[in-house]
Amino acid sequence: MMKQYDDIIIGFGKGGKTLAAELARRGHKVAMIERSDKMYGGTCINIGCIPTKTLVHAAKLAPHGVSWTDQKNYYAQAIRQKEDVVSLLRQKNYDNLTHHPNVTVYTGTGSFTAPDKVEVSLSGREKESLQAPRIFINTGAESIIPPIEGIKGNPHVFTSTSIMELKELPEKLAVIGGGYVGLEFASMYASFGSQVTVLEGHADLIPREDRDVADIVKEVLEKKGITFRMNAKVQSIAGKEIAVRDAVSEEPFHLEADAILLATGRRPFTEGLNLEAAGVETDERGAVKVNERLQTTNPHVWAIGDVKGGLQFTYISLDDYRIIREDLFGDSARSTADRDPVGYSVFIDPPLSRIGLNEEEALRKGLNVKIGKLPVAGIPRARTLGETEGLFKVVIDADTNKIVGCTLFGPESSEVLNSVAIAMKAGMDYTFLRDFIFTHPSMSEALNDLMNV
Ligand SMILES: Cc1cc2nc3c(=O)[nH]c(=O)nc-3n(C[C@H](O)[C@H](O)[C@H](O)COP(=O)(O)OP(=O)(O)OC[C@H]3O[C@@H](n4cnc5c(N)ncnc54)[C@H](O)[C@@H]3O)c2cc1C
Ligand SMILES: NC(=O)c1ccc[n+]([C@@H]2O[C@H](COP(=O)([O-])OP(=O)(O)OC[C@H]3O[C@@H](n4cnc5c(N)ncnc54)[C@H](O)[C@@H]3O)[C@@H](O)[C@H]2O)c1
Repeated sequence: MMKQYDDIIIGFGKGGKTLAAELARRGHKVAMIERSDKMYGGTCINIGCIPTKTLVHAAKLAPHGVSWTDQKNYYAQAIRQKEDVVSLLRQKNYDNLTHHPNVTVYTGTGSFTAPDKVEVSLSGREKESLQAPRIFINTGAESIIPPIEGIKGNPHVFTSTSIMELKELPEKLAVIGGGYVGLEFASMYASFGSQVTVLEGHADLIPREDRDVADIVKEVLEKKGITFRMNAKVQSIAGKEIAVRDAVSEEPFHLEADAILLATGRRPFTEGLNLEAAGVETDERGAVKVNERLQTTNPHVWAIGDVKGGLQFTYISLDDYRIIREDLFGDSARSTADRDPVGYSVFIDPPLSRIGLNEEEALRKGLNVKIGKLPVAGIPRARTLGETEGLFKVVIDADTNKIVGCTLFGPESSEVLNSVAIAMKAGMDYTFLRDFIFTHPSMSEALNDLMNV
């Protein structure tokens, strides 16, 4: 029998679960469909931000100069702690929705059968048919598995999800891909005590950043013991052996690793959704096509988060929820068009955080720029923390006095960046931060000096 709802949400991601609670609070009858009982709360809680940042923190505190057995024991304990944090949050996320009388959580895979109908395949052969005038797709993204021979069935090859289940610290770790996931895991495992090699296919590390910043990041990570092989084209993997070719010199080389992490990107996940039945189109990258208010090509179906392509961050999924909330219940003033600039942090040690344009991008745009640079070693708080590596850099439009971009590589940069973001969003001149009264000693107070250009 067809079950009627006001709203169906497919996927328990950040935006979807927040929207479910909001709709339920407003008296809507909501169905939330999640395909896995290990994924209530979505990627961030279970296999993304929260477990990685729990491990990044534990890695920072890892003992050094101790035996390999002690390092392994410490790592195993960190994995257990991570599991505790994740299961607590997963349960909390589940309870938050199931405790609401207006929400029904279905644990099964959702698939469209018509523009307003979704079938849920529950465990076993059971199915439920649901119908609603509004449907929201929040199915996230999946790891891209590169077409390299020897990956399938190889117990030494991992994705970011499966490596966090690995209970034994790998002595040697090879990371294929030097993006967000690659660098965060490389930095974390190096801190736990693994010997890490990053194999990056591109000629430059973090190509989106200014070269002066990228060079310092590379130098700091190399000091941690990480080896970088750029232009690295992995040819095949056999057990622990990786056959690589240098794309420039054409030289082949081999590498042995106890664990091999695939960190070659994530793409929108729409498998099994049967989008055609709903008239929902995808683009050439497989992302669900949306307009500025996140409506798909079917105006009664919306897409939220990673599944719609673009920036893959939890806070983007959350902001997608705000756009939809305002569209359904507010003045529809919010849209994806007024979102920029959006900041980000890569949680290496120390973290790398950035918002807006970098120097190279600003120059390419023909802006007349003033550049402020501050070595982290010159910041009193960095001294008290004993973490003096890194560089802060700001790009100011000399004609308007506005901050057009800021890159912070140093301790607590993921926090400090938010102050810069607020100043930028509020349209303040750079002098606002130059003359702002910050607490002392704090990393934020370095913005006084950074902006003193
Ligand atoms: C290792 C890692 C670290 C990260 N670290 C950060 C970070 O520090 N900060 C940050 O902001 N972002 C980080 N991200 C990115 C962030 O996790 C994602 O951008 C965010 O979680 C995406 O959320 P979402 O709302 O799109 O959906 P998701 O949270 O991905 O939820 C989608 C859900 O849909 C379910 N689903 C899929 N198909 C179906 C179906 N047909 N039927 C039913 N259910 C289905 C999935 O099981 C999943 O639970 C990280 C990602 C990874 C992989
Ligand atoms: N701190 C955070 O906010 C955070 C942390 C982790 C992940 N994420 C999100 O997850 C997404 C996915 O991260 P990711 O690091 O997997 O993707 P990414 O796109 O950031 O990086 C992938 C890297 O792999 C390289 N690559 C691709 N194919 C390769 C191959 N065959 N051999 C060698 N190198 C290859 C690319 O050149 C690129 O540098 C990110 O876009 C990000 O939004 C965010």
